[in-house]
Amino acid sequence: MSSVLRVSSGRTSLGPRTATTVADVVNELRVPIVAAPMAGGVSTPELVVAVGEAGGLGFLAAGYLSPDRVKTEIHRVRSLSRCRFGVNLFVPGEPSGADLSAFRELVADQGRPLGVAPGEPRWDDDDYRAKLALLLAEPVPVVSFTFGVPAAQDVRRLQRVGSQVVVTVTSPDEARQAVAAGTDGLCLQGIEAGGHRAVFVDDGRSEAGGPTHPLLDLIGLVRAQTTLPLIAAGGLTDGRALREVLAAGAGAGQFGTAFLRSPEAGTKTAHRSALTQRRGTALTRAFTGRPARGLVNEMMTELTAHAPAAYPEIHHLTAPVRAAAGAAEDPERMSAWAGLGADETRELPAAELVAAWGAEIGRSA
Ligand SMILES: Cc1cc2nc3c(=O)[nH]c(=O)nc-3n(C[C@H](O)[C@H](O)[C@H](O)COP(=O)(O)O)c2cc1C
Repeated sequence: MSSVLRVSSGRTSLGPRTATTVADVVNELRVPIVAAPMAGGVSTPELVVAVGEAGGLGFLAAGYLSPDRVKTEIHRVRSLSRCRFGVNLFVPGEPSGADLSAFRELVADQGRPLGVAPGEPRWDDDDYRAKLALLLAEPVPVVSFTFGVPAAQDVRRLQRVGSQVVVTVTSPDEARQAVAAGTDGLCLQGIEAGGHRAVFVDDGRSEAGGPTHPLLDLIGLVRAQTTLPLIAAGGLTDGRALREVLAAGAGAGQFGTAFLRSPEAGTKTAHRSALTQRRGTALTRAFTGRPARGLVNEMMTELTAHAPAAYPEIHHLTAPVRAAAGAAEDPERMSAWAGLGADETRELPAAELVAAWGAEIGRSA
């Protein structure tokens, strides 16, 4: 790992373990394991703390949460532990301008058995500026960005208050843009990953939204162009997979799906049981208007071919249906995000998972 991630700030507000120099968070992990930010209530403060106390790095997922709720979650983490952690933000894109009237009818058909109507397909920026302002006022050790590259000025502001900035990328070109914006590290997301593809621009060309890279290829391509610390995400299920990404040049592996059945995760009951049903995964825009990998179900199968690139308009359009499905424990109409490692998930406390993967690579907390 490079020491480029080291940032001197002179601040002392990040807690006792950061002192006056903000240390290289990734280099100092006792086990090179990151718990992915997982929106929709999956990444609870309890999961973040369990992973952080076990020697890894947990992330809160600020996407879709109000700034007040993000603040509450940050305070909850701090009330439970002095461990380091990160917060993930969604970078807003542009309104799609897509005509969603025909797609709306298909969503209405999905809602009928659950007794709910589609939501309003509105565009919003997810309160991005307000969440950034919160993180400037209450700095956390790491801030990661998904769906785009933050403005260089915002990267500098976060660094000035002592945070390290990570940008999630899916291609060498996106990595170049993130480096140009001054990021301290990159999260590389391979096509294997569960949840949304982090593509900066969903050009609508293919289901996957443009060129797609398996994780190991992506690490090789990006490692050749930068010395920045790399966090590798996508399809990691165990210590063997972690060892492979470390050998390829990553400094840490980011696990998402593999934590979904941990008791500390906020994963819904129907999502947990669907993970045990060997449904397979696929990429779809059907639930949110952006390509994302999830467990195959009826709603995905019916809508995928009809869903245009329109995020977050489709997210808001399908939200009531997905919420009702979650409440009714109906696995056929929820966005049950999961990566290619879906069949390997284990119902174990997060600390045990981290310890097991760490032991497999000869690193223990
Ligand atoms: C349920 C779920 C929710 C996710 N939410 C987010 C998110 O809010 N922000 C983000 O950057 N990535 C999100 N991701 C993607 C993860 O950061 C990571 O790239 C992915 O989980 C890695 O692949 P894996 O799931 O195969 O381990 C999510 C993934 C899952 C499975």
